[in-house]
Amino acid sequence: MIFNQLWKNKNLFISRHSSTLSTIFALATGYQVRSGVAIIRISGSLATQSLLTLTRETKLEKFQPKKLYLTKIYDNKTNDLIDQCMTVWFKGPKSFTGEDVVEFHIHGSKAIASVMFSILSSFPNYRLAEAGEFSKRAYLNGRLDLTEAEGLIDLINAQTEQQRKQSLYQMQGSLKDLYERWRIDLVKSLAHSEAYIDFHEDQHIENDILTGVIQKVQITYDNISLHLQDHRRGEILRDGCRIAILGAPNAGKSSLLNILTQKPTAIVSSIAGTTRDVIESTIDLGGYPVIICDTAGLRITNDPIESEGVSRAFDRANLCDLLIIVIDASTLNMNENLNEQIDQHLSNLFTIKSSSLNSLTKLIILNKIDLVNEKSQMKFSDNIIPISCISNINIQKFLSKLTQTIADKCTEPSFTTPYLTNERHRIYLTQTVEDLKMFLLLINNNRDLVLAVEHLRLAIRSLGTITGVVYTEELLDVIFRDFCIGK
Ligand SMILES: Nc1nc2c(ncn2[C@@H]2O[C@H](COP(=O)(O)OP(=O)(O)OP(=O)(O)O)[C@@H](O)[C@H]2O)c(=O)[nH]1
Ligand SMILES: [K+]
Ligand SMILES: [Mg+2]
Repeated sequence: MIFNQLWKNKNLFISRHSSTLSTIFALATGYQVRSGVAIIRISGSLATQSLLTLTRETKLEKFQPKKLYLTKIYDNKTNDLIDQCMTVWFKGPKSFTGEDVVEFHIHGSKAIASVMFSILSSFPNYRLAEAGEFSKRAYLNGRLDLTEAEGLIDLINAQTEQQRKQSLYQMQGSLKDLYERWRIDLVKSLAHSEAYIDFHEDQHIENDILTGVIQKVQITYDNISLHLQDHRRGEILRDGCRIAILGAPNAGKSSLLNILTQKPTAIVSSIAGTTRDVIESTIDLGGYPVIICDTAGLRITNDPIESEGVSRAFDRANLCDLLIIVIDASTLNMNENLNEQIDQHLSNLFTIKSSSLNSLTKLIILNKIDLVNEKSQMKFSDNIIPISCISNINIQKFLSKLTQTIADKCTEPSFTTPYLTNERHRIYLTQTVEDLKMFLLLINNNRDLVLAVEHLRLAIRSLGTITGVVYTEELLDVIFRDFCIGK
């Protein structure tokens, strides 16, 4: 019975459709570029009015849903022909927003869009859509959950192949499936716990029921904890892998940046201390997004500007997921133990300013190998690569090693084992495991059962906030404000 009540509650949250909302419109194809075709999308209970008025048709039956029609559209005040275009409509709830949706596929001209907008604005209860408003309505009408909506905006923003995959899977429900499975398991456990509390004293309810609950909650707790120990894989892929190039002055850091960006992004010169500011570039390495920065050569200096550059280099490095350390190979003694010399070099660099860079993943580049004669004797560990930026030696090997390191950090996206992709998920999942931990602690120690169950309820609420089974207006504002207008 309790279980049924919970399900009823769930449905209350899901059915949020309201017909009193304005009908909204926007250019779905973006406002920036001239294009062959532009799509004006209209959604709401009055959407089909625009279809009839602009095409001068009287019967909606003239247009079957989901079918494209070549039509002429007219200004309803002046009777002027506006454009010849394709039109299509979708009958709610079988549309993106769940409402009636009309689309005009006009020629991609500013002039046409502008007449259309002024006509649509004059219709009663029509207004321009806000950013993300179509998607927000889709969510409110149960067409998308919040993780799917987030996947959608990430897909629109995707710059690289792996980002495309990850966001597409998320838009298709990879995270929703996972989180809803966990939430529903917990809801069942909650129902059983409540039944036990309500009836165990006066009715025949087996103690086993509680043992079962503890086992199930423990499994969900373990699964979510494991999911959280992800080394931020999904987030790094979504936001870009941040890499800093660090090293002593003149090691060839800027030369390496220019190889990675394939253009003269940073000034290269034989003067030590050339680079001062952090120089940031975004690149695509094997489908993975990378935000790479060149930095000032690390040394103790009396020049206040260079010294500020060194501070900025350390500050930036602390925010990164991976460091590329460039060492001038010609400064090493090839006849001595190289690994020891490299360790010493690193420790000298990192003590210039107190920092916590030791725990970060590093790729060590021995640059200027063209200046070294005794190459045959060199033996290095796997993360050390000798290269020459000038003579193009081993650059391909370096690029594949770098790509592999980034791929290891992000992992190839998969539908069945998705990683969380943003801080919002992490916050609520962390709250979920904390409450589950309290539940298990209290119940395992035969402490206050009612209090324990309260923690279980909170855990369910946190999980539900990720998918949007539970929501607040503030939460929706935060999520949908990052969307573009027309989506
Ligand atoms: N022989 C040789 N010279 C190189 C190589 N890579 C870079 N150089 C030279 O080394 C000098 C310094 O290169 P940069 O790329 O400016 O070095 P940097 O580490 O950015 O220097 P700072 O910004 O001053 O710290 C330049 O004269 C480059 O042409 C290489 O592989 N071999
Ligand atoms: K230099
Ligand atoms: Mg430089």
